[in-house]
Amino acid sequence: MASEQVKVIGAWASPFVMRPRVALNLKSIPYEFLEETFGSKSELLLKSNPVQKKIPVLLHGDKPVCESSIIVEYIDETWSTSGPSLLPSTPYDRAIARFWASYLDEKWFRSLRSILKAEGEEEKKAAIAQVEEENSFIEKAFIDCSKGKAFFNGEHIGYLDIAFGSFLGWLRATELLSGHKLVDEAKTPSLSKWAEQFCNDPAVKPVMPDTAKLAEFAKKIFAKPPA
Ligand SMILES: N[C@@H](CCC(=O)N[C@@H](CS)C(=O)NCC(=O)O)C(=O)O
Repeated sequence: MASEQVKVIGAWASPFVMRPRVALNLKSIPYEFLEETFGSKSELLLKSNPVQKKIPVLLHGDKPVCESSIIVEYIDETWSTSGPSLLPSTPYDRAIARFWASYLDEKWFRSLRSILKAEGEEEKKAAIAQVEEENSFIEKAFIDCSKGKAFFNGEHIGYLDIAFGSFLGWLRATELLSGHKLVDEAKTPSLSKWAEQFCNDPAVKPVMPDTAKLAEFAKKIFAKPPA
């Protein structure tokens, strides 16, 4: 079962798609990347994720697995003896990691996008302040989870590192477009160091989107239609 062919249906700019790719790289599992065309959905995607019709989808043999965080857990369980464990070893630490991953998806990423969608300087300032407040919670979570090590998961990149790290491309693109640093040495020193180490990891580097290219893409998708 673990030896069946692995494919990921996705797109280069999607932070959610980065998650299974980083997890597979960490476990040294070869996979084929099936790039969707922006603005359309392939037959294979519609057949593999007929309910949500969203990327990413992991195909393991002919079995689809959907939802990025669920895919990361599936990868960790299926290839439990390859590479580092992605989930923490205790039930409590796993619960905490899942809490923060859910907070990032449900709250933090929406706040980040509000900066790009803001109309006018006042709205933009408020959106930036919101993200900075949320970053201070995440900085504290990092200090608690990492227990003095380099990553949320300890010595190695794990589930929560992947959940947050996959948003770093969008964070940097938002910083570029807004002209405002959101994670840096002065505001969130631990996150700033963590982000650098995450991005330099060989499992991450090849799939981390280029900031300038992502900023151009973000401009296109957040462009307001002419009045
Ligand atoms: N909760 C999902 C979110 C996935 C998601 O929003 N994917 C976007 C691309 S970044 C998508 O497929 N959007 C197409 C659509 O909503 O129709 C996950 O974690 O996998």
